[in-house]
Amino acid sequence: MSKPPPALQDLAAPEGVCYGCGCAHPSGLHIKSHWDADGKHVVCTYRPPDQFTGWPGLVYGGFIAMLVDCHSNWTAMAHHYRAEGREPGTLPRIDCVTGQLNLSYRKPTPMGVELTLKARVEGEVGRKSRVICEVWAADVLTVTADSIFVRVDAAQLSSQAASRVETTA
Ligand SMILES: CCCCCCCC/C=C\CCCCCCCC(=O)SCCNC(=O)CCNC(=O)[C@H](O)C(C)(C)COP(=O)(O)OP(=O)(O)OC[C@H]1O[C@@H](n2cnc3c(N)ncnc32)[C@H](O)[C@@H]1OP(=O)(O)O
Repeated sequence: MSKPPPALQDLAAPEGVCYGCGCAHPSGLHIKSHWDADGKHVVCTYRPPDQFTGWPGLVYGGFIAMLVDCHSNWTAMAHHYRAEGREPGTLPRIDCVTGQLNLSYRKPTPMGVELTLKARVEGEVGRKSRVICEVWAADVLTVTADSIFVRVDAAQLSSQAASRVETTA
């Protein structure tokens, strides 16, 4: 079988340490996002491990929010690269953070099933992107999300956060 193409995370942030999507996190989820063949959506498949059960037999909702958060953020970043006519992995890097994460849990999401997340950018204003994400368990749409991601200078954001911690310590 042929090797799958590298994911957006592998291309654009192989050193990433995010718990959900960081390639270099030692024990994180390592989710992988790819442009779909239709060129309009970004997709991710993931089978939640047993410890992320919520209600018996069902996936813990907060865990689904983690998957949606990272995958939607990568959808926003992929969209920015494309809008600039650049491949993910080219410099300068593009980084976004979550501004708002809004999930609607429409049907129970069963454990023991591979989930498919399918996301797209629905609108962009300045640095803000609205990302719509669907979570499918086989052919059942269990969760929809309508969230906002804001483009940032990641180095500046990290140093601001660090200086706030120092001044409040
Ligand atoms: C050291 C270098 C780095 C190394 C990197 C290694 C590799 C890493 C690679 C890959 C990582 C991928 C990781 C994925 C992680 C998953 C996602 C997360 O967990 S992210 C964490 C949770 N989110 C936050 O902590 C944001 C906290 N918020 C903020 O810091 C600020 O509010 C921020 C940056 C979002 C905006 O602040 P402003 O000062 O830059 O800009 P302003 O002027 O306030 O906003 C710009 C526009 O955005 C709107 N906006 C701001 N915040 C909003 C919000 N919460 N909701 C909606 N709109 C918002 C504003 O209204 C404004 O819009 P108008 O231009 O007026 O139309």
